[in-house]
Amino acid sequence: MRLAVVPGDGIGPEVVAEGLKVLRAVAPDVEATPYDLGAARWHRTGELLPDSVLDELRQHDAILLGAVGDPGVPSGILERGLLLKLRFELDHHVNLRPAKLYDGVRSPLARPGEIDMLCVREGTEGPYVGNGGVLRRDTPHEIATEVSLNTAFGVERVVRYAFERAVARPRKHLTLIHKTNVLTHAGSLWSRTVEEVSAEFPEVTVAYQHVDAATMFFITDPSRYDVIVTDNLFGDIITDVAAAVTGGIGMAASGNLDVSGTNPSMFEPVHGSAPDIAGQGIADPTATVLSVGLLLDHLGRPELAKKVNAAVAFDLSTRDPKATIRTSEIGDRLAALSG
Ligand SMILES: NC(=O)C1=CN([C@@H]2O[C@H](COP(=O)(O)OP(=O)(O)OC[C@H]3O[C@@H](n4cnc5c(N)ncnc54)[C@H](O)[C@@H]3O)[C@@H](O)[C@H]2O)C=CC1
Ligand SMILES: CC(C)CC(=O)C(=O)O
Ligand SMILES: [Mg+2]
Repeated sequence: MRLAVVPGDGIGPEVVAEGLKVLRAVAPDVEATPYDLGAARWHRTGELLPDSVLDELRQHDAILLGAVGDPGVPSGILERGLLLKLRFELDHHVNLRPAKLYDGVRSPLARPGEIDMLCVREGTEGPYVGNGGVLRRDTPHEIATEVSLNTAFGVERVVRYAFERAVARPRKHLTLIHKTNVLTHAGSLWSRTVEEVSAEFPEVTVAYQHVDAATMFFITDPSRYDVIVTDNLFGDIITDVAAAVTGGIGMAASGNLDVSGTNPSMFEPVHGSAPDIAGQGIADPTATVLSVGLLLDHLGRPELAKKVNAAVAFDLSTRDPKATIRTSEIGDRLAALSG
């Protein structure tokens, strides 16, 4: 397995080191090539993601990424110029984000077993495409736009993927989350697409919720969700809420998938570079390890993914919730349990 590794910034390198530890324990054949991308390279050279590096990344089976973002770099430079560029250039149109409450993990309201959802977030469109601009900058009459792009092609492929995932799960239930009562143009495209594709999946029951109500139900009644399909911005926001009710952002995994298989898919924790705790060795690497599980599943090695997920489930069921997290200790434990 040829793996490109982009540790990135802040806690990224800390959690990626543990993810690799676990990956090597279950898949000794992994050939990992590190790529120095992120704040340090930008400071040194002004580069974010040179074309030559992008070409090299394309030659791998998958990418494991930590996080990007640094307080010493203006906001958006790394996020847009590196992370979103990777997702867009590699056509990562499905951003897959499971959220499950494991035994032994404390949630503000729910009990273990009550939350097991899979968020299918669109990854290459919506308000993240950079379609906008600024007029009359730095005047009292400044105007800033950030236009959401939604194409029939892009919406259809992510909705179809969500139905395929839903039909393969026991509950076979899909919820579209949007804001169709206000964002009527994009909302209509999403609603019509869900309705059209649903005809091919008669076993799947379909629900709809406005995103504001959905954030409330994530807290008060998360068990109602099975598979969720939503746009890029709503998916970004609701998956942080889902993380909070399933034990915290340090446990939330994700995969950025090019479902067609043309480009390598990229796996990363949902969280960012967490500058407030970087360098202290206290970041929870569980999200990265679970992302390694998604990576193995995606590369057709489900038996190895099961080992990783079982190790995490066991570790979480036996963790002392009051003990301070030590990043490398958790990685050591998960590697030993997986191998
Ligand atoms: N995929 C990516 O690379 C992402 C990058 N970012 C970037 O990261 C930087 C920080 O963003 P924030 O909004 O603060 O989000 P964040 O996810 O980095 O941190 C939010 C809070 O969660 C905590 N946290 C995050 N990961 C944790 C872990 N593994 N273990 C324990 N605690 C953890 C942090 O300490 C912080 O208090 C920004 O530059 C942002 O743009 C944010 C989200 C995703
Ligand atoms: C920094 C953003 C571009 C990414 C993000 O917050 C996410 O994908 O969850
Ligand atoms: Mg986010």
